[in-house]
Amino acid sequence: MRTIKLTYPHTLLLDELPETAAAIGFFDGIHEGHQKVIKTAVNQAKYNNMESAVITFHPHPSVVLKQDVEHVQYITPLQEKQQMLQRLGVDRLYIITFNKELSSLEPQSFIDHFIIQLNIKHLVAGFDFSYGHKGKGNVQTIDAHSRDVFDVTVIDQVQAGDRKISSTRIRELLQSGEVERANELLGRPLIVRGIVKEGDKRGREIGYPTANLAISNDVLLPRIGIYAVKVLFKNEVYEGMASLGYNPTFTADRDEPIVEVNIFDYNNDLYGEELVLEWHHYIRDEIKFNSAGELIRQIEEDEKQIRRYFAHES
Ligand SMILES: Cc1cc2nc3c(=O)[nH]c(=O)nc-3n(C[C@H](O)[C@H](O)[C@H](O)COP(=O)(O)O)c2cc1C
Ligand SMILES: Nc1ncnc2c1ncn2[C@@H]1O[C@H](COP(=O)(O)OP(=O)(O)O)[C@@H](O)[C@H]1O
Repeated sequence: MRTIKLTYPHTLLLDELPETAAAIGFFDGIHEGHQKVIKTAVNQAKYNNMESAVITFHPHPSVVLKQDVEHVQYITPLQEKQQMLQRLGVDRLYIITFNKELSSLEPQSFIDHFIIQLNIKHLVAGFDFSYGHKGKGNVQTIDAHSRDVFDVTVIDQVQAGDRKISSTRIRELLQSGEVERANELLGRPLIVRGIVKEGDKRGREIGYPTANLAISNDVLLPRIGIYAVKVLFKNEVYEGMASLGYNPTFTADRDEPIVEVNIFDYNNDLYGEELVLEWHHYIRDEIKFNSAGELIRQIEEDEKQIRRYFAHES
């Protein structure tokens, strides 16, 4: 997959670009609904002998449109999005810089510059896609703006049981610790990646070494608490338990939560390595214990519970 970043006005030349079937949207999470939009574009491309593309935006529009938002936490930060799109068989990823100039483009200018000029012959969008200044363009107006140069397919909202799948719903579920439900809507486990850094060196002392992860600040994490996780490391999958929180038993004034993981049946140095955590099951909130002994007893219980969870799950 080729990734091409575009900032308005771009200088790509129409006659140097292949005919393309493209899915367009912000696609945070690449959940089951997004996947349907993207797969439809990939299939259209195959069927019509074209290239397939995803056209997306970065950063999230709220960073530009809302004064108070400095950075957004993404369910799928750009790197994750790229890997998932690659796996879905997308040939090209166009990332349009979302800035003030872009947000003031009239809908017709947006379509001329970013759809027609990119040689898109078939455009696939979700039912709620909007474009152009103040989101004035939407799936009802695309046909009129297409200048009959490209076809449009609109994908209806995908349901999971009686619930509509949306990034907002997934965020709410993660916020309330319902990771399994969130994972169902995503169609895969939520992941976070990070490099193992040094912590307070207390883990080994209490019998539970924990790899502490340095995580980029644009990653959406689930609610604070203790989780059953799987750890992907060097093509192996391990089970383990993760603590996402402030370690209140030992530290009073941490301002950012940390993610740390004890990997079951593993004993080796991990500093500097990249781990990917899959969040599987929330087991409890973090607790401020009165002593290290009480914390250790609780972690022993957590371990039993999490090992049972994985034994029954598989
Ligand atoms: C399964 C698990 C549960 C934990 N639960 C708590 C908790 O409830 N309260 C707390 O203060 N710390 C909790 N911790 C975090 C420990 O305090 C932390 O791992 C320990 O202090 C080691 O920190 P270090 O890696 O920086 O040396 C938990 C850690 C694990 C692995
Ligand atoms: N089973 C394991 N799970 C997590 N880390 C482990 C494990 N076995 C060994 N380690 C190593 O021990 C380190 C954690 O030990 P710990 O005493 O908690 O130190 P720190 O406070 O620096 O995290 C990890 O970063 C990793 O290098």
